[in-house]
Amino acid sequence: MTAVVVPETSTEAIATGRLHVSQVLRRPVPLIALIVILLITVAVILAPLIAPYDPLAQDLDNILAGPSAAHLLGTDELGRDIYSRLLYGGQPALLGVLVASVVFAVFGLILGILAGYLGGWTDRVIGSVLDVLMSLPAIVVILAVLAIFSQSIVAAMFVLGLLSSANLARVTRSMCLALREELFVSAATVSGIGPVRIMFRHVLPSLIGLMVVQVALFAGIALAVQTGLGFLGLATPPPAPSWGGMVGEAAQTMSQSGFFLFVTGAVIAVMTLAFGLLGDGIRDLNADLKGRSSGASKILLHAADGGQPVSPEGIVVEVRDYSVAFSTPSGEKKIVDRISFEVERGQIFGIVGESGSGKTVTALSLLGLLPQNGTVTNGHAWLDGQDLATMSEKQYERIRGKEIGLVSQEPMVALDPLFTIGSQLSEVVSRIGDVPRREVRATVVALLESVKLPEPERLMQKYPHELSGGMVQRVAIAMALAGSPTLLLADEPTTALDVTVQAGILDLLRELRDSRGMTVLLVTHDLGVVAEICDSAIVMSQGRIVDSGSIDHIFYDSDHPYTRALIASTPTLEDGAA
Ligand SMILES: Nc1ncnc2c1ncn2[C@@H]1O[C@H](COP(=O)(O)OP(=O)(O)OP(=O)(O)O)[C@@H](O)[C@H]1O
Repeated sequence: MTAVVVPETSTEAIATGRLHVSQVLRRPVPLIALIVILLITVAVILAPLIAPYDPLAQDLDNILAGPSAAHLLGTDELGRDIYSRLLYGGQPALLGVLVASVVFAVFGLILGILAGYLGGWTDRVIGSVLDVLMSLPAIVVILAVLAIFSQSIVAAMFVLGLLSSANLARVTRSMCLALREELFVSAATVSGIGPVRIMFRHVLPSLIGLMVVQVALFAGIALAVQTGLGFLGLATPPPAPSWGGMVGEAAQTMSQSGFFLFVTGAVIAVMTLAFGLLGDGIRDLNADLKGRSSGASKILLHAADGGQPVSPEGIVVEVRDYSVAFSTPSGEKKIVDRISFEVERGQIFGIVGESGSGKTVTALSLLGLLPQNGTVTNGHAWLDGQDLATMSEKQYERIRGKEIGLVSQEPMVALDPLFTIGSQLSEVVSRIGDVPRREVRATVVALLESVKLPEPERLMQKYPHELSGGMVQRVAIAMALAGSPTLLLADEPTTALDVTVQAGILDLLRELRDSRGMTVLLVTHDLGVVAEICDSAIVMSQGRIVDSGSIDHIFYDSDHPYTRALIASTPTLEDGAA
């Protein structure tokens, strides 16, 4: 056997910010904001090279002049070139923002991680320090620092970063408390990995997304505070230029030249806005990524000898010697144990078994959606000849929704309560279905009609909570059909519904199979459902297949005691009548 490691933890992908170009282009605002920040920063750094004038050079014959070829942004009350002063004035401003942001990030993260991860007395001591930091009146402390350190903006911004880091530390601490409970952290501890390594290797990467957002938002605040101090004449003593100081000067001459105030205020406003939009945008991108890749599996595959599908024509899914295990604090737990089965194209194939038999884990692993601590430890699973067991997260992203659709037991979790049915389906249709913009609406209507929902146009205006359970499940099925998948994976699709609605959903699945030639893999604990709709099935118990075959075989020929017991425990109409 060959050991193949496919490293692909989604949290790391998020943390390290590995984004697809398409994801960035779909949300261009943070990218534009970043470009604006970089352009202004580079211009400010290059001030000695690109500024046309000495920022202190006066021309008293040419005061408060408007923009001209000689002075791009005009001149101030002493005839100094505003463009050159803005470039030089940005240096203390951006240096201050840099100092404040670095102090904010470093102290916030370190204090938060130590408190959240180590807990105990460390948490209590750090908690007290944070309480003190948060209770200090920031502006008074900053004024004192400016007085002591002869108006040093660096010292003032250091203190601002330190005092504000208490907020970041609190957020980081709460995240760490949650992360500490994650099984992958427990598993690392059980494997003998020390706390420092766990913090840097497992905890810190998960916090980077949060930190980038917080730092970007804080940078905007730091810039506003710094320009406020400059405006009050408390930082960067004149005549040296500073953005805040220039706003102060412009305000005094506002009645003679509104343009001077406009242009200095505009630069500060654009920069502050860009920091805010960058932070918000990264938060949205992060949320997108998490949503898309939550729970992606880390696959350690011991490939079986001769890893090639041997599927005869007409076999869509072939699973061979397939095992899944979870790492838990008490060691590795084998959940699926060397199962093998084949599903023919156009079949409705049941995976049935009692609770905890490993049905859902089997289904989720085929979708690459195992929990963090889950691993495919053996075997192969082919979908139309593609080996799912060796797929990277990127490859999975290409087939999820397009080649495999998922309908879950809890349809509500597939839908966002904040958006209408129409907007959610439209998003999925344009993203997965590759449908041109002008055809999206018609495609959504057609999808809703195909799952037998009446008045699709009206339904599109509604929110999930306005629909019944059966309707929500139909919407979830419509969503799963958006990419016209080859295989529809339905995990207990009727369990949460009442009996009459269940029958309707089963009829719908059968009709969809007939009309679309789709293959359905149905996970259920209910043999009644299997009898009603499936062509063949496997019966699972404790992670193994104990029986398999056509429905007739399972119900009439099987003499396996587990199958017989399952059949005996399935309620019948006669039972209900008794
Ligand atoms: N992240 C996990 N870590 C450890 N064990 C897990 C994890 N997820 C599931 N299990 C265990 O795997 C076993 C199989 O779970 P699975 O969800 O596949 O059962 P099931 O047959 O679908 O039953 P049910 O219908 O009750 O979900 C259970 O014993 C469950 O406790």
